[in-house]
Amino acid sequence: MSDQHERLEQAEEFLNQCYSELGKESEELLVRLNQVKDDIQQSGFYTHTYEELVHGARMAWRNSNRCIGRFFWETLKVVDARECSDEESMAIAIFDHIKKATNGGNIVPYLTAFHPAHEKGNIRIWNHQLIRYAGYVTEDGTMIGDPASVDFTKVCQELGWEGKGSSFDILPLVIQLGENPPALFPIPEDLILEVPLTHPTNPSFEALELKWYALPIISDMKLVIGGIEYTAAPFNGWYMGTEIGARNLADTERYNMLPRVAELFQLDTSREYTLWRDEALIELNKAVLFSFKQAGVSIVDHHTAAKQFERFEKREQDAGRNVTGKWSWLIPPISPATTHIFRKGYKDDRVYPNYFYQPAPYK
Ligand code: HEM
Ligand SMILES: N=C(Nc1cccc(CNC[C@@H]2CCCN2)c1)c1cccs1
Repeated sequence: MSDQHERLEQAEEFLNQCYSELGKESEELLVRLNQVKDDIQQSGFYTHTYEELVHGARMAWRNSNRCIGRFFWETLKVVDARECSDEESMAIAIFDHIKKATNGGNIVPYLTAFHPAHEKGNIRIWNHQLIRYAGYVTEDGTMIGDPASVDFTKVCQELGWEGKGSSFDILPLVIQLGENPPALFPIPEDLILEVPLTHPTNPSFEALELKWYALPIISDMKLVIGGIEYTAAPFNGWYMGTEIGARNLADTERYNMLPRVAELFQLDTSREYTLWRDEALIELNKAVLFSFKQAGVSIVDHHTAAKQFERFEKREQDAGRNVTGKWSWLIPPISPATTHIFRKGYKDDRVYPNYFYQPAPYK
C-alpha cells in the first residue's frame, strides 16, 4: 500500500475515534475527513487542528502500555510549538515547558509539540530526558555521575560543552533541525528544581550528599497521531519514587548506592541472607519519598500509583475500551506482589495514537 494511502487510512481511523470521543456531530467529521483526504492527495500530508493534537497526545498516553501513571491521561496539557522554525525558538519553548511543568514543585503534565516530520526539516532533540545528570569515566577508569549518560556526555563535550565534573552536572539541551549541525543550549540553572535527599529517622543520611531533579521529561520519543509523526514532542509527568530509589540510585550500573546506604544503617552485608540489599533499598526509597514530600515536590509511591492504575482500568472498562499493558514494566521494581498488577495479565497490543522509540540521532 502506498504511504499516502496508508496515511489516509491512519488519518481516517484517528479522526473517526477522536471526533466520536469529543462528541462532535457527524457533519463536522465528514467535512474534516473530506478536507484531510484532499490535503493528503495534494501533498501527502495534513495538519492537525489544535484540538486534534491535544486529544491525540492524550490518547497516546492512554495507549502507553508501559505506563502505570495513565489514570491522569485526560489532564495532559499540550503546547503547540509547530510554528517554531529555528533552534533558538525551540530552546525557548523547551525552557518555557520546564518552567510551567515544574510549577514550583506542584508538577503539571505537559507535552510540547514541535512541527512533525515531512514539513520543514526533521526535528530531533538529542537528549533522552531534558533534565539529566552527566556521566564521566576518568583516566583511571573511575565513574563520576550517571553511567547511563556517558555516551551522550561525550557527544556534548565533542560539541564544545564543558561540565564541572561533579556527580550531578546538568547536561545541556541539544537540538537538531533537519541536516543542520546540532545546536547546544545550557539549561538556565534557575529552571532546574532539585531535591536534596534526607531520611525521615536517620540524620546521617545527608552525609551521602545525594539529590535528584524534580522533573522527569522524556524528549527522545516520537508521538504518532493519525499517520503524522511528531519526532520532537517532549512530555513530562512526575516521578514514581521507585524510579529514583530502586533504579537510578540503586542499580549497580547507575549510582550503585546500596552498599553505601547499608554501611550508614550498619547492616550485616557479609551474607546475602541478611537481606541487607532489600533493607537498604527500602531505606533509600523512604528517603526519596520523604525528601520530595518535604520539598513540596510532586511524587507518587508505587502503592498509590498501582491503586490509581486500578481506577484507570475500571474507568476504561466503563468507557468500553480494553486496557493494554506490558506487565513487566507496569509492576514496580520493589514489592511488586503487593500490587493488584502482579496478579493480572495484560495484552501488550500496539494501539494508535502512541509514543515510540526512535533511533538515537548520534552514535
Ligand atoms: C503523571 C505522572 C506519571 C507517572 C507517575 C508515570 C509513571 C511511569 C513509569 C514509572 C514508567 C516506567 C518508566 C521506567 O521504568 O523507566 C512510565 C513509562 C511511560 N510513561 Fe508514564 N508516567 C506519568 C505520566 C506520563 C505522561 C504525561 C506520559 C506521556 C504523555 C507518559 C508516557 C509514558 C511512556 C510512553 C512510557 C514508556 C517509556 C518507555 O517505553 O521507555 N507517562 N510512566
Ligand atoms: N515518571 C516518568 N518516568 C518515565 C517515563 C517514561 C520513560 C522513562 C525512562 N525510561 C527509560 C529507563 C531506562 C531503561 C528503562 N527505564 C521514565 C515520566 C517521564 C515523563 C513523563 S512521566
